[in-house]
Amino acid sequence: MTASESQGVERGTAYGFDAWLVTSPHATAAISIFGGQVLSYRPTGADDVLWVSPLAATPPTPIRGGIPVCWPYFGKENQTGDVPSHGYARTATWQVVDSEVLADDVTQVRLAPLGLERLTLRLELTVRVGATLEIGVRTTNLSDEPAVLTEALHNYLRVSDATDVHVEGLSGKSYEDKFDDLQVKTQDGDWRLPDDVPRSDRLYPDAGGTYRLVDPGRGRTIRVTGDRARTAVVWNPGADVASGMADVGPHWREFVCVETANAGPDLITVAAGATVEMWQTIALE
Ligand SMILES: O=P(O)(O)OC[C@H]1O[C@@H](O)[C@H](O)[C@@H](O)[C@@H]1O
Repeated sequence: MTASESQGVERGTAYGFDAWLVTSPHATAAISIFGGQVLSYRPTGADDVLWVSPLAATPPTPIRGGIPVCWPYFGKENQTGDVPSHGYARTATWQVVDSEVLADDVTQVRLAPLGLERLTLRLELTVRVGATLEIGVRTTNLSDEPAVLTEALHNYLRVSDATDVHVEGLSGKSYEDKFDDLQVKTQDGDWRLPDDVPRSDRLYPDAGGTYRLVDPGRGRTIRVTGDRARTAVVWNPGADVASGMADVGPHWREFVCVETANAGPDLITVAAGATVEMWQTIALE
């Protein structure tokens, strides 16, 4: 970065990880150099909206928390062979392309992963830190063939207790229940963790795009809005699954993921030479 480009961005650490620290008059944020994921977003006067596990492992294990970028595939969708879960972006080292201060004192940082030149898809991330947090995932297909893409912004939203919150905006939507052999079910009312077995791995195709995570314990609501993101995924592993995850363990109650994605049946076909974008906006209400 040149001096003028680095306005509002400096190197530091966040949750123990090397990061770019981003400031604006409205909020601070941190973006991890490993994974390029936003680790922290704090509107002025508020607690962090994002959660990073106190048990998060160190690189090359993906960081459990913040907003990992799942790209160029979600989970292991449409892949063959032994590929890493959620793609290559979240374990890449990233660089800042440029940064600038936009209107309304929003600080914008553009980033790209290093070492993924073997792919014919190119990825660029835009992070805008202001009264809201906006993240854009921009994919360009450099090949002369169409490419199929799945992707997600896999936010870990900090909550008082995952068993006490609910998510509005999904009622009546169909979902694939990944904890129940991908059975297709219908969301009956707001999303809540089930009482009997409190865990959720639900993929909602063709979802509405705006979701409200209502947290009475913290007295706050986190609004998540997807743009050009047809899918929603609501994930919390619950106690039993988390007990087998070294980087979650007893901390499973501290977050809920309300991911905006293009995944499951919502595949994106990127024409040869074309560019597509997906955005997520996070706001405190
Ligand atoms: O452990 P990972 O690879 O970070 O994935 C966490 C979860 O991410 C969610 O998005 C998936 O729907 C889950 O199936 C998965 O378990």
